[in-house]
Amino acid sequence: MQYQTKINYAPSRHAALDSLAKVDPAQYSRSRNFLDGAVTGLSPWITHGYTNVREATQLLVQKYRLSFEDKLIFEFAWREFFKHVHTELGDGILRDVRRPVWPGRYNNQLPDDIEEGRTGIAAIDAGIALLYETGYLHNHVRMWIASYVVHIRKVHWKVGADWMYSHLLDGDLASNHLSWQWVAGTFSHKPYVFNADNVHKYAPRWDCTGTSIDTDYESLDSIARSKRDLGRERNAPPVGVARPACTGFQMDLLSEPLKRKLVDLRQPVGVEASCTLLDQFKTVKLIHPWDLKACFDVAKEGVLRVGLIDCAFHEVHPWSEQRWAFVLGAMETGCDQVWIVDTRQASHNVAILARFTKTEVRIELRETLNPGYATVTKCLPAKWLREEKLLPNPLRFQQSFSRFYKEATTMAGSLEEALHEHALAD
Ligand SMILES: Cc1cc2nc3c(=O)[nH]c(=O)nc-3n(C[C@H](O)[C@H](O)[C@H](O)COP(=O)(O)OP(=O)(O)OC[C@H]3O[C@@H](n4cnc5c(N)ncnc54)[C@H](O)[C@@H]3O)c2cc1C
Repeated sequence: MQYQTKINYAPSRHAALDSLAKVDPAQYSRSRNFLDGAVTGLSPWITHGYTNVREATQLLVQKYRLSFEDKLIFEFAWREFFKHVHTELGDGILRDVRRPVWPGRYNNQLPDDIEEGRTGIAAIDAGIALLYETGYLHNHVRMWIASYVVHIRKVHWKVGADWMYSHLLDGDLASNHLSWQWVAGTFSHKPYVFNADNVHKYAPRWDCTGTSIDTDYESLDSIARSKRDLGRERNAPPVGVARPACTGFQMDLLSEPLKRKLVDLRQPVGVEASCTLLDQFKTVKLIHPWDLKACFDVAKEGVLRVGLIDCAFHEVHPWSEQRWAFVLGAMETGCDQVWIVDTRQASHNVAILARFTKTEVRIELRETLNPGYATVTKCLPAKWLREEKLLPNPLRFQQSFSRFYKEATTMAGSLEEALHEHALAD
């Protein structure tokens, strides 16, 4: 009874561009809300920078007439809106942006039946099974799961957001955690609730009649605003699916070829070895996990391409094995070395910085908001490269998507102008 045709998320730029070539914006806008609709499936590639929304739009306008009115451009802009909010609030996106919709304490642990996809609600259980199997979920399923977890089972949104993030191939702190907050009502004006009729309309194969969500919106809204935890369904299946392991960075995630490229900057010997080699190069291009397109650029003389892993980030935000393979696969193909750092090792990092500063080499790194990676200049004297965006970033903080979109599109003028003139305007 599954919906998704399994997309092969191969760690290659070719696969990303292949997927992009199949996108049909008109069909997308007609059907995107349906589980079997023509969604793009691009998010894992976009999140990890195999491509980005700017490049995707550039390629699409060569085939289709598109403008700011198009649904797909609108949805691309949601991603940029969440980044806009992340830039403004920083780690604040990981805490309630507004007051929760009821004043009590949400559960701080995910119940076993949710973790194992045996709640007895077909849309939730099938969604969780898909999440574990593929690392990808349709937007509607993400909304249903988040709403169920927070409002029907009274689990704190952050617990759910961390759990979903760790299993997604496209897990993105801004899009994921702020979407959970939007569903929870801490980043919107009301809780998002859904019922069995809504599932029937968009995913008719997942029958939820007779379950606790088979009721009207008014009742669901008042459940969301009360302390009621409805628990699992009475006739829920006893057995569900096993939750795949998620881990921080570990050496055994590396393939044999990658192990040979490894330089561990957490050790003084690693620092010395890399600095000695650097004399042969003009530029070091550091490639973090959200900039993987750079692994597939044509190699330039005098440029050393280095994959970068910060253990500090991954300890707080662990990933599934398939996500690690999706990221490390690109580094294996396109990097000459992989450097491991730990941005928490303050005094050691001062020493690394001092040693690298003595070399003549220019070190470049693409901007990122991911914690740890965002502070890597504390250990490496790197120059930031601007992140490629579709829309100019409004100068003032815009708290709602509609205001953000209005402001950014007014600044840009038209989609064409956004692509030509506002290339790196912010
Ligand atoms: C609870 C919840 C958690 C989410 N977590 C993530 C996440 O970790 N990473 C992530 O990239 N998206 C997340 N989203 C947003 C959205 O669900 C996914 O981007 C989308 O489903 C990805 O599938 P697609 O590429 O087929 O999307 P399409 O519908 O084909 O959209 C094309 C692209 O537009 C962007 N996009 C579309 N909708 C959104 C949206 N609502 N918010 C932000 N960007 C959007 C994405 O880059 C996407 O790849 C989340 C949404 C919810 C409700």
